[in-house]
Amino acid sequence: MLKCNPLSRNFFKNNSLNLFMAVLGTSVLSLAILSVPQLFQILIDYLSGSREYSLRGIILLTAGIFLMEFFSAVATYFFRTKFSTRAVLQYRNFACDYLLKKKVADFYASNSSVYLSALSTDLMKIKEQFLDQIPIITQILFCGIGAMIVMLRYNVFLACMSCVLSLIPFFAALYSGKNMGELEDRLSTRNAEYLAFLKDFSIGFTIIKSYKVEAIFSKLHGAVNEKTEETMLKRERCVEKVNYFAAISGYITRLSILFLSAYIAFTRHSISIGTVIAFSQLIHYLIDPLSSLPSMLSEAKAAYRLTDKFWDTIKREEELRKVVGNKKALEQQEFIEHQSTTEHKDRVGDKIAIEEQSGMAEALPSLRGEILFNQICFSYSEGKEVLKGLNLRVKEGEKVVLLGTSGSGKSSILKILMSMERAQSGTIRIGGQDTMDLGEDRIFKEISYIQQEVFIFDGTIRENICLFQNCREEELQSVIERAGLRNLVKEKGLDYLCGENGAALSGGERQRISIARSLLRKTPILLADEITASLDKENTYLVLDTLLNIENTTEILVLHDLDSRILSRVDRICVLKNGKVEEEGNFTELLEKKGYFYALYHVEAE
Ligand SMILES: Nc1ncnc2c1ncn2[C@@H]1O[C@H](COP(=O)(O)OP(=O)(O)OP(=O)(O)O)[C@@H](O)[C@H]1O
Repeated sequence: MLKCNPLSRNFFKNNSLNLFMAVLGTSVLSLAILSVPQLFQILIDYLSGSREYSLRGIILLTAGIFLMEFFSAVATYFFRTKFSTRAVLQYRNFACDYLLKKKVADFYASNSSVYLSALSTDLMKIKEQFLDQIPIITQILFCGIGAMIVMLRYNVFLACMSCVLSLIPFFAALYSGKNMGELEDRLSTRNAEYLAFLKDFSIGFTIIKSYKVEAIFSKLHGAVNEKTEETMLKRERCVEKVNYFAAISGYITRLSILFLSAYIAFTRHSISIGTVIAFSQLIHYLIDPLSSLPSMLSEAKAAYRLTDKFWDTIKREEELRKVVGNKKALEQQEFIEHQSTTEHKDRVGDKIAIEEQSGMAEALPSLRGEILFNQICFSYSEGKEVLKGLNLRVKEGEKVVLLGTSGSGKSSILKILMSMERAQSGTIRIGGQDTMDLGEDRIFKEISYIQQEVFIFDGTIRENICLFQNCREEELQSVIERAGLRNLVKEKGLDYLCGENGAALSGGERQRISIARSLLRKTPILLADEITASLDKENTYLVLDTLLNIENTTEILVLHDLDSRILSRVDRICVLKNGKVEEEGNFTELLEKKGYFYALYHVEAE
């Protein structure tokens, strides 16, 4: 029995009528198909001199069968295609909405090619081998059962013999198709790997060309391609083997029945020549279901398993994350329990207050107040601590710059603040509220996070700034002005197509669009992680200048470029070393201190 998962339930939701009509159509079609051998028998017996039937009756019967076949075939085609296309549409919509609800870290726990392959190649296989096959399998079953009944009516002995002999192709198909499910699974994994390669290939094409590594990539492609094709070949061979066994055994059965019925007709005269012809036709409808059903069913089952596989993958990441999250939460709880009881009480009080407000996220006031990192310890893997008891306070409205050598943990701090990573111990509070209690949704709503890698959708400038939503014209013009996009918009217009990932824009323009996006959201907190890394000095200055001019916003900027024009304008500079803030102060203070910042600044200047 078919066990639906929440994904595959979408195949049948609001779609049962289409499926029912398609199955009804195929059932009527089976009746029409089964009438044909009987028509042959009547016609041949009439031509051999039997006066049981009239020519007028035969003509009327022929016309009736033809009409029945025509209308049921049209209905089947219409409803079958309607059923399968709606099923695919609903499945994809559900999967997309489900993925959109996932946490960022959960989404990226799988390679994106898993999603691509599940919703393209795998889904097409499910459509062809499962959804489209449901009415066909019903038709085959109907024809098989109907053929048996008609045969029994003609001659019980021959019908029983046909039934027994038809078991040969049935077992042959069953035996030869036993690996089908496993091969289908393996092929799906290979397809996902191939898609992952293609994704790297297309995104990294410029790098491949500029580093002249075409030959290596050609080799890598060859290897991945070969692996995929090898599995495909195994699957094809399995299908061929099933078909071959079915054909050979079916041929033996058909011949046996023909000889047997002809023998009975000529020696015992208990059946007519017309019946022999009818039997030779009807046996097809008995052999075909028995020989093709096992392979069709195993193919359909294997294809259906792909939905289970996809569902398990997207669920498993969440479950895993929950387990890891719970473990980390437990560790964190233990850590907190070591802290003073007063603080603990405050925390519980806060938690209850937040819980009381849960479900009212929309109505909550925006996150204001200072950001406080308290004793944050964090590592990606055991034994490699990135942050070692980091303390950092960013007051409301402050513009703070994080500096440090490569790998000192600057980006990690922002990721932990965004709840994209979870610290093993310590707390982060925004306006007194623990970010662990706030949840990812609220944090993403209140904090703009601009990263070095800007993603530009393949749409217009307007769509990319407003992210496909309607936004007020004055607001749009204001952010365009503040993000320094005036010249670009004046020259190209808001409906200018940016190209795939902004291929038709410069690096600075792409980055300004991402700033305009953030400005439009008017969040109280803005984080920027090395957003000017790919820009020249002048553009870097212009982009950062835009950020520093935003009022009423707390900003944490991770910078690489130590430009005094920017550093002298920010409220505070925090320099990281050994997983902690080594030094902090304004630009002049830190220079006068002649400490770690001074050394970094002069190394950069040289
Ligand atoms: N997803 C990850 N998995 C494992 N280790 C990671 C991951 N991301 C970063 N790291 C490691 O954690 C350390 C801190 O990385 P992080 O990106 O926070 O540093 P950073 O100061 O921002 O560096 P940079 O200036 O080079 O961007 C580095 O040693 C890095 O290799």
